[in-house]
Amino acid sequence: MKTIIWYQNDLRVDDHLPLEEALRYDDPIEGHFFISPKQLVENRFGVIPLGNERLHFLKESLEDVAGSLDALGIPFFVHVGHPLETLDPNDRLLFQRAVGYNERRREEEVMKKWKGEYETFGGFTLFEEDDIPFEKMPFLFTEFRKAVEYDVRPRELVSRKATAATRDVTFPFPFQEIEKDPRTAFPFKGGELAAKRRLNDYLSVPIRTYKETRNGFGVDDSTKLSAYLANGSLSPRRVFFELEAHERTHGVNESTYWLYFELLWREFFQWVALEQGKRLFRTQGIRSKRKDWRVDADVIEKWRRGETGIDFVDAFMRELNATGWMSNRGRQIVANYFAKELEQDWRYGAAYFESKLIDYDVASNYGNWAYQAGVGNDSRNRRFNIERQQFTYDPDGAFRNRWL
Ligand SMILES: Cc1cc2nc3c(=O)[nH]c(=O)nc-3n(C[C@H](O)[C@H](O)[C@H](O)COP(=O)(O)OP(=O)(O)OC[C@H]3O[C@@H](n4cnc5c(N)ncnc54)[C@H](O)[C@@H]3O)c2cc1C
Repeated sequence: MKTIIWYQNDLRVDDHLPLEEALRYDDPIEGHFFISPKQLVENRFGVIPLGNERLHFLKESLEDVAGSLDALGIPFFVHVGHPLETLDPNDRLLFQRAVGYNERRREEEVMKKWKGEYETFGGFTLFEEDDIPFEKMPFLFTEFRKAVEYDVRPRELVSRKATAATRDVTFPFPFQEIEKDPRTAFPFKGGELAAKRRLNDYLSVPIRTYKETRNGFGVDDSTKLSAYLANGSLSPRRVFFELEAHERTHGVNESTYWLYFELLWREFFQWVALEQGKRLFRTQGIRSKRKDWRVDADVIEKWRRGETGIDFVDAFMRELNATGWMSNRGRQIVANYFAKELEQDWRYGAAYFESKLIDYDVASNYGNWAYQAGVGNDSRNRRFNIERQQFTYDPDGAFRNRWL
């Protein structure tokens, strides 16, 4: 019998409970990762979910974890298909649970048909289900935050060092190499090593002024940890405990608290997605708010290309198209514009982000999009004044000049 670690959004060896469990047995261990074929073909929103920038970042993340597993004598395989087509259901199966509705459904299919032992683990979220103090998730972030921020603590870390070696991973489909756009605000590689380096660098100096810079568009204006958290190259617990260690040495300030505050936004959307399941993707959202959304192919295409004629929106969209990255401020502005000004079905915008963002995360993306569209976890109907946004966040036009 073998022990199989089914890797999903947990591409690391540090703080990885399935790996630690696998190492307790004497049986040979293998790591497997599956890309669903649906991720590689155009969907009903006219996009390929796993777009090229995402694939590129994913490949780097896979090569990194493959190298670390290799050093432990564990072979790692990447497939396109369903796990049950490849894995032997008589083996022992260990995996970290995902959050997305489709991913959970795939897990349930596997568990139902599995004949051998299997065990599942947490680790994608900061807190564990048993530690969350609600029967029903609060509708508003503030209620969630107040109940957890000082009263719930992440479980302890299980530390393990990644190696510097990588191992080539070849995708069993044509894959186009890309060059990084020198203007990118995300100049980093994928993988656990790059993630740890970024975390250490950010916590060395930029963190001290995070609260003031976080709405900016430059490399160090925000942490850029989202892509590593999304692929699981970094565990949210690791970020939490490193931040706490930083605070012990250098002191707490508003900025260090604010990073925790933002991690709680991530956490909030994860638990909302887990609770809402399929409802997260409905046009009427989790609030069942009916609206006559439009679907104008031409309007949507112009927004995607960054050709709406609204400079600030166009600059952000061109940044996304060229790099697979956009700042949080940019995401809020272009999503709000898409839903509130263009009145297009918000799911077309969300699906476009899904195909492009290297940090795509199902709960954060669909949760934030629904929030901006007025069908998510927000009781107000916010409409951005783009001119005011431009004046506040890009007063000298430097960002627009970079991308237009
Ligand atoms: C329309 C829209 C779509 C989004 N799609 C995604 C997505 O697919 N994946 C994703 O990770 N984030 C998404 N976000 C949230 C946010 O924009 C990114 O997490 C953030 O810009 C990442 O940059 P950073 O790591 O430098 O963030 P920082 O400002 O450094 O924040 C630290 C961490 O906190 C978390 N965080 C911060 N803001 C949010 C937020 N609003 N929601 C959830 N988590 C947050 C992230 O994990 C982030 O890495 C989206 C936001 C909007 C408005």
